[in-house]
Amino acid sequence: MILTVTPNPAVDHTIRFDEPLTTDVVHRTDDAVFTAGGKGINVAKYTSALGVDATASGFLGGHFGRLIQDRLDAADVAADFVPIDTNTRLNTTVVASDGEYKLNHNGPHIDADEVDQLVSTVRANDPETLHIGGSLPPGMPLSAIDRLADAGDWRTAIDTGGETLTKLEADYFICKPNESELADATGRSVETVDEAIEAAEALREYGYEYVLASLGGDGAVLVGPDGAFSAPALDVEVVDTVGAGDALLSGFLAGRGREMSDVDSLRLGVRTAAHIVSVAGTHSSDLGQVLSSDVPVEILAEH
Ligand SMILES: Nc1ncnc2c1ncn2[C@@H]1O[C@H](COP(=O)(O)OP(=O)(O)OP(=O)(O)O)[C@@H](O)[C@H]1O
Ligand SMILES: O=P(O)(O)OC[C@@]1(O)O[C@H](CO)[C@@H](O)[C@@H]1O
Repeated sequence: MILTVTPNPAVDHTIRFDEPLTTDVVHRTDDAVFTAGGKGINVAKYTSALGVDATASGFLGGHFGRLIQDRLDAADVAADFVPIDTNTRLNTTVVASDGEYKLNHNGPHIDADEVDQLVSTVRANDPETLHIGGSLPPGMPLSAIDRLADAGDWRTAIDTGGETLTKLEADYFICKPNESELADATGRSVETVDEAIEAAEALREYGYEYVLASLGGDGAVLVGPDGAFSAPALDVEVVDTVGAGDALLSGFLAGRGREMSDVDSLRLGVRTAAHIVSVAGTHSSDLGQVLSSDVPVEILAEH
């Protein structure tokens, strides 16, 4: 079972305009979706849709917290959240003709007692794989991530931002930086696939068995005990990229959970990400179809 922890969940508001954004103008559109989000929640939605037993956890509160819980219930995604008194955040992605604008709120304050409750919730679920994803809400220290990773006998996947990846102290199964997070974490230039592989190899030294780096439209690289592999992205029509990195990691985790090889798990990750960038927001209702997809994903063994 995969338990995902989202310390800072969000309702994702994804709103689209056909024109570029300008100041002092009221832009209007009919095209807006609200989805249950935050990186761990996305991973629970996606891995469930890929046939893996998954439960979402973290902190939820207020109206937006209820909306997230309702959406997870409707999608049949198991959930075990620590309730908080303050309101879960709303994040907005504006997709306009001049690009994507990502506007994220810092989220509600979390106190030490709530962190203790989260550790107990994770222990009670006793997953095979723990996934911890997204930003830390104000008040939650980075050491809480190591505490969650070390609280039991599970392997931990982490996606908590570039600057945190070299500061964590526990041993981790996998981390999933994107290009800029990989550059931030290692202080290296990450402009090419070769540079991404070198940086991912350097990051592995900090205690990650695998580094799965997402490179946007340039695909992904996986560096692990059996070497380095790269996969180009699939050529799909991109609606928006909200949750694309979560989809890549979910496909990889679901593949490993289904006892696939590393490269086939990477292929499933790339197919899952291609599906998610081609739908609005993080809708996962049709995601199961990628399990039977025969769209080829070319994998290059790099070393
Ligand atoms: N333009 C694109 N075309 C096809 N696939 C894409 C495109 N952009 C992203 N992807 C797929 O999604 C994966 C993750 O993308 P990206 O590196 O943008 O993640 P991210 O920055 O973590 O995204 P987010 O934070 O929005 O979840 C890529 O490895 C790729 O497989
Ligand atoms: O502010 P954070 O926690 O870093 O990122 C949160 C977030 O932008 O990431 C997900 C996409 O990966 C969205 O569902 C969500 O709104």
